Amino acid sequence: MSTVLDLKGVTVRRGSTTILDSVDWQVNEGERWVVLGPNGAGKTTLMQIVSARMHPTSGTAHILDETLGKVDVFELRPRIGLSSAALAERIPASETVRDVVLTAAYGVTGRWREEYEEMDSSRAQSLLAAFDVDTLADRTYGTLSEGERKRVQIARALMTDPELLLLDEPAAGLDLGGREELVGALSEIAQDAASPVLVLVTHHVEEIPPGFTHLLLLGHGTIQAAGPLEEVLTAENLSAAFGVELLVAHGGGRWLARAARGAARQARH
Ligand SMILES: Nc1ncnc2c1ncn2[C@@H]1O[C@H](COP(=O)(O)OP(=O)(O)OP(=O)(O)O)[C@@H](O)[C@H]1O
Repeated sequence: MSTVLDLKGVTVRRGSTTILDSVDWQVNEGERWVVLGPNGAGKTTLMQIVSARMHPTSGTAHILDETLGKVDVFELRPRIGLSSAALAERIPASETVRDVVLTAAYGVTGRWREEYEEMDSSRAQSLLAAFDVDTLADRTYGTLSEGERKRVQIARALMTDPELLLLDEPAAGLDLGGREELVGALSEIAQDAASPVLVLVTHHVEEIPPGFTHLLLLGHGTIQAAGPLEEVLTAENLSAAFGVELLVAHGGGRWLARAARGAARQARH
């Protein structure tokens, strides 16, 4: 099994703040990881490192058999699909949905005078269809609902046929229906053996799609626990990471978490 990500002692400091502290993390071919942790734990910073958009202050990051600091990041980045709030903000509201996906082939947002091949156009169209937004292809991005935008962003992240797909909080801001549709779509990707290695960042265990295999629990810049999902996603580990006593339930491939004290109060009534 080949290693897709291998982080050793990755530390990120800004001034006197240590954002990531000696993170060791290995991700192998075929795995589907969830990165879970509270606000400010360092999840987005970790995604910045593994998407080759930030260098660690110390430690080493091997990504797709390349080493950060020794590789031309402009050659490495197209091999990594990234969907994040920061990238989404750069998509022009006036861009057509089709072009939002198509322009990823050149790593740009906003179509100018690039020439696209028929193969690119048909790939963009089939990705839009895979996320059930192909009927919106001629609409402008600014007119889409938040749920539709999220699905277009993920289609865009897949446009370059990446070897690694990073999804930073894809369900943030979605209503219940939108979240469930997205979880369903991500579950299909996770269960498709042809999909790239996946890393999904979230705050909520309810957003973990069936088919994800591993979990990294991050708290205050350090790894609290990492490994196979069912071994790591325990009430004890989750309570330690979020600093609140939590109960965890698992059924039908999905996860639930709630405060232990609230549950105890309910049980008394
Ligand atoms: N350039 C910076 N200078 C100083 N502190 C920073 C910088 N960038 C991030 N931080 C801090 O590092 C911590 C981790 O930030 P990060 O965005 O990685 O966390 P996160 O787990 O993604 O949080 P959230 O779940 O709220 O999105 C936060 O406390 C943040 O304020």
